[in-house]
Amino acid sequence: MTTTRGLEGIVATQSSVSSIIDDELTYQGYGIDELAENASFEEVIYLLWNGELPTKEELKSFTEKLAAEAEVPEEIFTQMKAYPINDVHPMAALRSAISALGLFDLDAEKMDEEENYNKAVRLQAKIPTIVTGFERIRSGKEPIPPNKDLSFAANFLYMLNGVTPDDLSVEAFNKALVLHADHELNASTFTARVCVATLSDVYSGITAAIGALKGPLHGGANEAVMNMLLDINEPEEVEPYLRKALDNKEKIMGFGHRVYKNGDPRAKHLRDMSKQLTSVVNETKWYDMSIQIEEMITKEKGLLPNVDFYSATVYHSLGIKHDLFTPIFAVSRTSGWLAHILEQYANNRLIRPRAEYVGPDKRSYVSIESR
Ligand SMILES: CC(=O)SCCNC(=O)CCNC(=O)[C@H](O)C(C)(C)COP(=O)(O)OP(=O)(O)OC[C@H]1O[C@@H](n2cnc3c(N)ncnc32)[C@H](O)[C@@H]1OP(=O)(O)O
Ligand SMILES: O=C([O-])CC(=O)C(=O)O
Repeated sequence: MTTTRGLEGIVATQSSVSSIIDDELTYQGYGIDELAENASFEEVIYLLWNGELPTKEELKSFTEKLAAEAEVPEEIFTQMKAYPINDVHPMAALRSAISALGLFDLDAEKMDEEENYNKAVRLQAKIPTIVTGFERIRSGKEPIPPNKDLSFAANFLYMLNGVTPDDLSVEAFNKALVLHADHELNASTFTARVCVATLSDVYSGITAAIGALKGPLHGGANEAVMNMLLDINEPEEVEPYLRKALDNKEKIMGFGHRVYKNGDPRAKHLRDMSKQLTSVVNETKWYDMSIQIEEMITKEKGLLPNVDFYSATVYHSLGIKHDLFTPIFAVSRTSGWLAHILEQYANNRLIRPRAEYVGPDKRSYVSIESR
């Protein structure tokens, strides 16, 4: 038996949800650049789950279904109020809340195709209400009920801030959601597939995936990027800060990727958005420092920014608290996780690889008196 550390390069399943071929990312065959420029997040969810872009009528009925399911049982917020709300990370709160949401879905254990699709709609519709509700509650405010007349992106910002967002913020947020929606067999998606391949339920799959996304080597990197920028704080500190980190063999958050070695195709969109939005809020310092960091890390390490690097300053410029960056990634990626979960159920086989044993040779039990 031979081991490939971190399963690098191992093809573990077939999938038609998204592809990364020659550094190009597609969702169901549509290039990410075209989707980022043109598609609403609702269209992308529909595409990922149904394999085709919706017609006008299909989109209308799908959007109405999502809007109709956006409210969450009051018990979810009652429980949240009992969390040690100011001490928990929002990703930990989200993980618990999604698990709890499964308790209030009386069809959670029903496993047929239609039931699972309906659960996907319910989960996707409710996750923004949970993330924004958590933020409201920890700020001492009441959650704001969803507004059915707003788009998915606009409604998220509305439930977060309590005011109807401006067009530029909605456009930027929608684009960020589209760019994060799916990404082949990344760690959290693989986690979701492993979980449901035991024929466990959809809520278990999404709860497991949230746990995997939380780590700083995966989705947690966007918050870590902002923390790094805040630590550095001044453009003249970029060089000494990075020099010290590299000398200490620390990872620079937001750089490198397991699959892309010539750059992440999503990063350029987020870089452009970061430039525009930091300028709108008069905080170009963060964008300028990000460019400095990119130049130095590329020169010194040959590493390029991934999706998490510029999304940090995009979300910061939208006035979003830094520890909500990863939950927002989860709001978007839930669409991809659900697409993979539905695909896994449709052609399931238990996922159970082997481990190469490197422990002690076989030996005999020694009684406790003789040890
Ligand atoms: C949405 C996402 O999940 S995108 C990824 C988000 N994560 C991050 O941004 C965290 C920082 N980046 C990393 O830790 C890595 O690049 C990962 C986790 C993304 C990919 O990891 P792997 O494919 O396992 O690469 P691995 O960690 O083995 O790195 C290979 C080499 O490049 C170096 N390297 C990789 N990324 C970085 C980085 N960000 N900063 C410094 N060095 C790095 C490693 O130290 C290693 O060097 P070595 O061979 O001298 O030991
Ligand atoms: O694919 C990966 O390994 C990580 C990533 O970029 C993502 O999940 O968007």
